[in-house]
Amino acid sequence: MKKIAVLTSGGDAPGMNAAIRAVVRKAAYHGIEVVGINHGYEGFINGSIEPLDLGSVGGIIQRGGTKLYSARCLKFKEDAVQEQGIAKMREANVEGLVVIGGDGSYRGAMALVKKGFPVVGVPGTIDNDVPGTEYTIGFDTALNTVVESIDKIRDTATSHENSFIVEVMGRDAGDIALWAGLAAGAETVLIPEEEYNLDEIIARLERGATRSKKHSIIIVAEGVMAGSELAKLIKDKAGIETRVSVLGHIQRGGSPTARDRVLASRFGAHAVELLMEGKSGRAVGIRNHQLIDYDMTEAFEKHHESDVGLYTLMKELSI
Ligand SMILES: Nc1ncnc2c1ncn2[C@@H]1O[C@H](COP(=O)(O)OP(=O)(O)OP(=O)(O)O)[C@@H](O)[C@H]1O
Ligand SMILES: O=P(O)(O)OC[C@H]1O[C@](O)(CO)[C@@H](O)[C@@H]1O
Ligand SMILES: [Mg+2]
Repeated sequence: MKKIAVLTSGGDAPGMNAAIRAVVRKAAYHGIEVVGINHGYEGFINGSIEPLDLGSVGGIIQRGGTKLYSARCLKFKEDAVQEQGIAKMREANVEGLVVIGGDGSYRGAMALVKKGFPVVGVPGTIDNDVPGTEYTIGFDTALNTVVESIDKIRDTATSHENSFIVEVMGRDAGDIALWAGLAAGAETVLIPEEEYNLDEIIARLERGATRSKKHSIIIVAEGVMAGSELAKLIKDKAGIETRVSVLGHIQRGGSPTARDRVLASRFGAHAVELLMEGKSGRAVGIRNHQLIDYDMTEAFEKHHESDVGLYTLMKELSI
């Protein structure tokens, strides 16, 4: 393989730049040329590429977002559009592709693989919802942003003796909510993977108040419901007022943590190795601290599972 391409797709995630850098530097180390595709699959279709040399990925390892821009390109689901993109890449002598993104991006990647174009996937999403890998690039940074924010919210909650509902991202997965709940000592966490019980949430709030703990933090994953909806349910049933804080897109930004930078560097380099070995339709991941690769189809056909043990622990520690 003489020339490969790299793109970032779906929601951006801190550490994507570190992964791009690793792809470029690992390939250069082996004498392979790399081009960057701008705006995810949009750029793939239009042949919007730029050469990436050693220098062009200097000074980006610490930067959030993605140097290559990202996009949600709905028309990429169409066969003809995918074929148009493959033709553009072949015109530019691109022989393989590294896709950095989430489960949706992998669906697009697999469509290319089925049409004979070699692709390897690198999991990049704050949601940590890609089946087959224990961690995705960006999750650790987003988690730390959430924990820092909740620590700040707790200061004002304590001072005013308020109860807060904090709505966090994660799409259909509860990992951000669950890990943040444990790390920030939240009183209650609602995640899509576990049934919630409104009476229990209210009982916890009331129990706290009777033992003179007048503030409380409830974290709700966006996949369960909006924070404002939960506040209304609590108010309507028990007459208890809560403040709602929606953390929103700050969760996607910021300089990646060291852990995300290391993970991204390992993933990016491994993806290049796989392409060099002639592999395609593989996704890189990490399990039990070991770098792995597996059939990319698993990453969108299987269901992401949250850590049940962590959920139980969170409940035990927040009594
Ligand atoms: N079934 C599909 N076929 C072809 N392409 C797809 C398909 N599903 C998604 N894609 C492509 O992948 C892009 C990104 O998908 P999606 O918006 O689900 O984000 P993601 O990669 O899962 O990342 P995140 O969830 O972190 O935002 C889509 O905009 C589209 O271009
Ligand atoms: O910025 P957008 O396109 O509204 O996407 C928001 C979604 O993207 C993510 O930030 C990443 O997948 C989700 O947590 C969230 O649901
Ligand atoms: Mg996704």
